Amino acid sequence: MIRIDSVTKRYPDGTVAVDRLSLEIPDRSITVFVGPSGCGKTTTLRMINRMVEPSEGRILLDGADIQAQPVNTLRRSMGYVIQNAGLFQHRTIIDNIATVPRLLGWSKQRARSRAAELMERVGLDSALAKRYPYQLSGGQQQRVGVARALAADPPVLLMDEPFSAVDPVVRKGLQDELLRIQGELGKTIVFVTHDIDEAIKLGTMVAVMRTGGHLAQFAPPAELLTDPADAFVEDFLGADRGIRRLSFFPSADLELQTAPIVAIDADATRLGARATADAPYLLVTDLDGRPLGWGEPGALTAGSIRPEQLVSYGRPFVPGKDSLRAALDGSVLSPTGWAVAVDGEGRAVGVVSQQVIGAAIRTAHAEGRDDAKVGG
Ligand SMILES: Nc1ncnc2c1ncn2[C@@H]1O[C@H](COP(=O)(O)OP(=O)(O)OP(=O)(O)O)[C@@H](O)[C@H]1O
Repeated sequence: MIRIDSVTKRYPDGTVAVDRLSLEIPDRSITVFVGPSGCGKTTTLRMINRMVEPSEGRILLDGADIQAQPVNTLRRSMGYVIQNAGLFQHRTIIDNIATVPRLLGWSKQRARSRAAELMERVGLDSALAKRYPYQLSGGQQQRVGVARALAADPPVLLMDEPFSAVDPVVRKGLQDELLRIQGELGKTIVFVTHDIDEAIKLGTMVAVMRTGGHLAQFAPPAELLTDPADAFVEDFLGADRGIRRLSFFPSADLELQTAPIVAIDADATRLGARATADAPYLLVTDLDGRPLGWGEPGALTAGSIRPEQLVSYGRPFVPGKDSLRAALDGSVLSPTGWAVAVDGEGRAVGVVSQQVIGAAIRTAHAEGRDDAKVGG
């Protein structure tokens, strides 16, 4: 665990970049520092590996003051990833990744075989090994940066806006990959970003900082969205706070109806009986059970069902995997107001109305408030 204990950084020109910051960064999880430009995020991160020395206060790693360790030993226990990856342009990808193991005295062969293993872990094709950084896309270069930081298997990973320079689609891929790697390797990751959505997606804990190097709030993302500490945090979280919070509630408990699901080869003359006042539409599936669209029983009664009689079913959700937000989104996108639930193979397993989703949201909010109280 990393403990930041009343740390202040005053640069020689008098700028106070970080002001009496205290917090504990839990082991084997992702802690995100987020805040507007110039609020002291990078300075905080760099104090953890002593690229910047605090003016006051202490930073403890597993209970020991980091000042007591030789800087090189400390940095070896901390991988460091920056925006634009910061790769060595004159070295191949494999040699970039092997840099730290080589510095540690590993043989060339062992360092390269470790590098090859890491390329696979971060999702880089082995065919890229012999290329130079300029021959890779921005997203690929970032993956190399992550692989390089992981090469010597440090327990801590410091990441400074690592995904800020890539487009939103690549960025989402990199974020998902980081979560997967974190799940597999259990590193202690300290991550700096100015993007609150990235912080909420990645963070186990999120430290919101404000200009002047002050800590505005330190909390798990769901708690930030529920209980912003003040107007600054609320404003920084931005719009749709309530909807975004639904991402933290599972959809597994939603009560699904199966009666309105019919296969396309069903006898259309008897479909009327399947619709109820409560569920006036029928979800028509193909012969494998995959949804095709909604139909009104009245419009489907003339012989067999034809696909052109159906309307879009929006975007389905997977109960247990997706959140209440996905279920609500599915119901909003569906012209009938009913969301379609599918299994991992995309087969319809049920449908659920907006009313039922609304009730689940109210219950989740009520329980969430109780949880927050129990948790202090
Ligand atoms: N070497 C330095 N000398 C003087 N002031 C500095 C120095 N480095 C940073 N600062 C100032 O300290 C404050 C915090 O900077 P820092 O880079 O930590 O912020 P940040 O939150 O990471 O910003 P950004 O998101 O823009 O990267 C800023 O006002 C910055 O101008």
